[in-house]
Amino acid sequence: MSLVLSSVRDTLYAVTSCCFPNPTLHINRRTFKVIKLLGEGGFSYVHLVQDTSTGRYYALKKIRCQFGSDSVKDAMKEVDMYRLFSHENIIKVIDTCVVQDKNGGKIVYIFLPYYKSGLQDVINNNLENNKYFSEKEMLKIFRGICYAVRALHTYRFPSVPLRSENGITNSNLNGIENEMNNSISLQSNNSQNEDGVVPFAHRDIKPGNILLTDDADSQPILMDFGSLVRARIKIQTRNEALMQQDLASQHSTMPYRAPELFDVKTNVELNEKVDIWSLGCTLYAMAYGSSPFDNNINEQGGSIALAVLNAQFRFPPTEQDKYSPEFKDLISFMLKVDPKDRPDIHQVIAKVDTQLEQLSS
Ligand SMILES: Nc1ncnc2c1ncn2[C@@H]1O[C@H](COP(=O)(O)OP(=O)(O)OP(=O)(O)O)[C@@H](O)[C@H]1O
Repeated sequence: MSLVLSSVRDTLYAVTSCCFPNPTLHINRRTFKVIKLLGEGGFSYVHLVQDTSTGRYYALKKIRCQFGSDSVKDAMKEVDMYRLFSHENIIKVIDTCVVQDKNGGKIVYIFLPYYKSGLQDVINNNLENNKYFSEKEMLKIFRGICYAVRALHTYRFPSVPLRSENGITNSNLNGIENEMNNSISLQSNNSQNEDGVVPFAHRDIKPGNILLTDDADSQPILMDFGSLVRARIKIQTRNEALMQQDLASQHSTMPYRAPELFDVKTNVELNEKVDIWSLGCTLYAMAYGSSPFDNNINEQGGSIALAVLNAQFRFPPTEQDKYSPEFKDLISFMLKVDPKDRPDIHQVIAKVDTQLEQLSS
C-alpha cells in the first residue's frame, strides 16, 4: 500500500513539478535540486537534477524497490552492468546510492551524465517536420551504435574484481555487488569462447535507448542496461525456454525484439545475434520513422510476432524512397529470421565502413 502511495507521490510530482519551487534531494552528503522529469519506465523515474555546490547537471534514475522483492538485486544488476563496460559510446555511471524507504523497501539512485536529446527525439522531430537524415549522417551515427554493441559482444572479464569508477564505498552496495558478481560468474558456464571473450547481449536496442552527445559531430550513447544478459544461453528444457520468453517480454521492446525471443525453442543456444536484429530495426526506424514491425497489426491484419517470425516487412516504393539499394541491403542483411544467417557485429561494421567509404569518394 505504501509503495502505491509513494508511486502516486512520484506521479503527482511528475505532473505538478512545473508549478512548485524545485524540491531538493540529499544524497551521499551532496544536495541536488530537482529540475524536471526526463522520463519514466516500469519502476523508475529519471529526473534532471543539479548539484547545488558545483552547478553540474545529472540525470538521476530513481528505482523504487519493494520490501522482500528481488528488485534491489535487479537494480544493482543494472549498475553492475554499466560498470562492466568503459566505452565512449556506452553510458557511464557517475555515482549510485541505496537508501532505506519509509515503507521498509529501498530506493536505488543512479547518477548518469545528462544528455539533452536522444535518437527517438530526432526521429520524432524528423517525422513532425518532414525532415530526414542523409544516408551518410545516419550511417555515422549507426556505426557509433555498432561500436557500443561490439564492446558488449566481445567483452573479456577483467582479472581484478569490479570497482566503481569513483571508488564509492557503500556497504549496501558492496554486498549486493558481490552477490551480482557471483551471479554473473555462475551464469558464465559454457559461454566463454576459447579466446576468453564472454559476449553480453543488450536485448533492448532501440532508438529510445540511444542518447546523443550535444556536439556538432553528435555521437550515440547506448543506455538502459536493465535488459543486459550473458548472451550465450543454452536452452535445454521447456521451462528454460519459457523463462527466457518471459524475460524477453518484460525487457525487450516488441517491435525491436528478435524472432528467436518470441518463440524460444529447446535444444538451441540464444546468443548475441538478438542485438543484430534490433540494430536492423533501429536503422530502419532512423530512415523511415518507426521499426519495420511497428505497424503490422493494422496493416497486415496479423500480430507483430507473426510479422517478426516471418521477417515480413517492406521498404517504401523505389520512386518514393530517399535511400540507396545498398543501404536497404544493409537493413535486410541484419533482418534474417535464422540467427545463423544473420551477420555478426564485425560483419555489420565492415559493411557500414564500405558504404561510408563509397559515400565519401
Ligand atoms: N542520461 C540521461 N540523459 C537524459 N535523459 C535520460 C537519461 N537517462 C534516461 N533518460 C530519459 O529517461 C527515460 C527512461 O530511462 P530508462 O530507459 O533508463 O528507464 P527504464 O525504467 O529502464 O525505462 P524502460 O521501461 O524504457 O526500460 C529515457 O527514455 C530518457 O528519455
